[in-house]
Amino acid sequence: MLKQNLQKLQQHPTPLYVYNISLLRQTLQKAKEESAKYNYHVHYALKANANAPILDEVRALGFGADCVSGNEVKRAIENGFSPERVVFAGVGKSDEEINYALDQDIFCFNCESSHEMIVLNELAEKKDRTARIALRINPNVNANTHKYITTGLEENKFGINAWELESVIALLETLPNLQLIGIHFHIGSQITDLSVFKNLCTRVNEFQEWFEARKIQLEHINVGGGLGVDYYNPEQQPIPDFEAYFGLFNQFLELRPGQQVHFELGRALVAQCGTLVSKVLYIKKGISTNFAILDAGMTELIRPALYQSYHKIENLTSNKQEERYDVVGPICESSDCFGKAVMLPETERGDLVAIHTAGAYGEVMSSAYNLRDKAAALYLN
Ligand SMILES: Cc1ncc(COP(=O)(O)O)c(C=O)c1O
Ligand SMILES: N[C@@H](CCCC[NH3+])C(=O)O
Repeated sequence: MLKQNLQKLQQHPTPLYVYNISLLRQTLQKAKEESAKYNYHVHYALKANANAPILDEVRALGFGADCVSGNEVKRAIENGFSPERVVFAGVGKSDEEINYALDQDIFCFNCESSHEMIVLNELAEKKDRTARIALRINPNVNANTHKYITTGLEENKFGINAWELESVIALLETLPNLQLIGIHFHIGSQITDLSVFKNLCTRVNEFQEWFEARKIQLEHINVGGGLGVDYYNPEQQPIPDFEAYFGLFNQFLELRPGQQVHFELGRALVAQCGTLVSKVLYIKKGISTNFAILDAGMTELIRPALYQSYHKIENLTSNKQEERYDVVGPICESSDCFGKAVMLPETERGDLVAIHTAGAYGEVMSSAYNLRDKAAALYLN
């Protein structure tokens, strides 16, 4: 796709985020199709990418929005998502953010602590409103992913631990402006081992029994997001296996009559449609490999520096014999490195390099460190 559009790319200043909208549509369509088999509700996690043209596609297919800040709630609503399809999680919701979401009458606050519940109740009372809530429970399930993106272990800051639930339920009885409608889980991100989700289902089933024993009815079960993508083979597997993913929940979740199941997918929906395109500025000799110094750095894509994550790198403009390069950016940090000992066709100043699978947690995590300009975005059909 990128090589076919080389002329167009060469007319644009770099670094440049390029989005393949037809791949995005196919991915969304497949997720929709597979989730619809079981009447599942999918909320797109805006944190992965909140660009308006991406949100337009997501909304057009009827997904809801999963938000983690007041500004994300605002972005979703301003983009046309119905407040009835907006959920709001996060361990540190500010009063301003809560008030905004209350005014919008969003579908559900995913509450992460008893303290937050007390504050939410107070703020809702002042507005003479009732806030619908789901308890975000920390199920203590290992997501087998990078430790920085694991969220469902007791040592993590997220959610309410199982041993707190009894007191949280007692507290809830004293908070008349909160209406408990469900439970929520999210155990981590970039999960490629599907058995992890089976373990999550087992835990959800146990929590369901716990609530049932206390005669508490739950209409909504939200199992979060986390489905991973193939960073190593973006071309061979551009669309994640949604059939297996949703099928697994259908097989292992034990639901009560009338219960609705919700998902919050981010990465799986948008990662593969985005590529960071950068120009080679300099080639410099190192002791064991040459450095290919790009005009993009960790300010445009922080994932390799932050999680030592792999992104496939491709030289779009050279067909020469392969050589080994450390592919680095211009930022004054040694961690500003996209890949070490990467085999690329002989690379020279002016070549265009693609850093693949950058549609999720790429542009949205960019920073202005070193007073960098923000990279532009190009949407290709
Ligand atoms: C509460 C919550 N929901 C959904 C997501 C989306 O995760 P992912 O992009 O891995 O699907 C996240 C991020 O990990 C999250 O924290
Ligand atoms: N930003 C992370 C994912 C974090 C997901 C949000 N809890 C990444 O790039 O992989």
